[in-house]
Amino acid sequence: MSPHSVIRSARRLVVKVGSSSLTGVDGGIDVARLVALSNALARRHLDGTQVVLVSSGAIAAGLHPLELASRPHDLATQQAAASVGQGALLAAYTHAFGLHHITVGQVLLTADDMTRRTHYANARRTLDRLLDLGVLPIVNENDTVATSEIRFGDNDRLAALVAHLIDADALVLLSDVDALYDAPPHRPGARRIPIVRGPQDLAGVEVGGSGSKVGTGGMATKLEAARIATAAGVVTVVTAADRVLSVLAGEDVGTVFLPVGVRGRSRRLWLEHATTARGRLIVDDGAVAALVHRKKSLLPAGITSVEGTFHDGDPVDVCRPDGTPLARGLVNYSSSELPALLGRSTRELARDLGPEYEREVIHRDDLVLL
Ligand SMILES: Nc1ncnc2c1ncn2[C@@H]1O[C@H](COP(=O)(O)OP(=O)(O)O)[C@@H](O)[C@H]1O
Ligand SMILES: N[C@@H](CCC(=O)OP(=O)(O)O)C(=O)O
Repeated sequence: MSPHSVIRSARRLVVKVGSSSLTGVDGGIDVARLVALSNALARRHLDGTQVVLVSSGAIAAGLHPLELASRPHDLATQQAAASVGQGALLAAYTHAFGLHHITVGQVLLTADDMTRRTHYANARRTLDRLLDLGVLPIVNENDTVATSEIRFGDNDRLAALVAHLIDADALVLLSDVDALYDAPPHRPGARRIPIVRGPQDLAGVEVGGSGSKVGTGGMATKLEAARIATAAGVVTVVTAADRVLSVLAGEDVGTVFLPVGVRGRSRRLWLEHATTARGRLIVDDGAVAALVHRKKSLLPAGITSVEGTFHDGDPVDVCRPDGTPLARGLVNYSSSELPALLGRSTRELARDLGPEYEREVIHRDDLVLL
């Protein structure tokens, strides 16, 4: 099967559209482009494919009602614009898909939803249920509540994580550029890269930032998204929004990234890619060996120092004695509790402080080696 035909035959598909493909010259939402995209996705949905749309554009849609000339730089104004714009965006999609008698559902996610076990399971259940009910979910980052530390900021990575979360067959990233080029596309002589089989095909490729006033990540975040999705076994295509019909038909457009990993719904991939560590635990050589070679959980006895401020359940990096990160995991203690426990055995801690102190600092199931 050709890599593009995977898109044609996919039964579960995540399609992400960037702000730059939904906005007109004035920076506001271009309804004609939104409707054209919705028509293409509606056709596919009505053919029986489960489609999830990850749509940017909330901030762009909020510019005009708030009389802002361009995308604001400060987080509070971005959040205010997203608050106004997300409603308008969903209203436009509800209308556009409604013309095809398709019901849409809004799903707003934060980075925390990608890491905490209960949130992750909850997000997955909701998306599965929406799809079972024949709804077309429309996902965006929950911009109005995300703080700068826990923000995704771009929807490319979010789309890759959603593709992994729902075990999609393919991920399509729609932008204002028709493919990945070996240099920023406005550069004379820049050439389209039709297929990426692995990291070796990206050697020497030069990526720049966003070419539009409203987009955020440029090509770099799309490559990162492709890396996450393909590591989870999901075929990924980058192309322009106006090629959506061609890409869904399996035509050779854009850049296709072949899977390098196996399919599966492992939460650990999320841990690695979706989280920002809130602190660092420096461990001794014995703990390094236990984590790397014996696949053990991290216990207080092997930790030599604690850095940062974090709560029970937060992501932290586990670092070697020289400070280089070794693993990322969800910690079972806060940064105020941990220092008193360092270097002590769990048996001793349970005896002196109570049975709840027998728990590991990071359980193996909540740990991924970097
Ligand atoms: N090597 C490259 N190949 C293709 N596009 C590139 C490259 N380097 C930078 N870009 C820019 O990335 C832009 C797409 O990113 P962005 O504006 O963030 O889109 P979106 O809003 O769709 O996420 C393109 O318009 C292009 O100018
Ligand atoms: N959540 C933001 C998306 C951020 C953004 O601009 O992303 P993108 O256009 O995909 O680079 C919004 O809806 O405005």
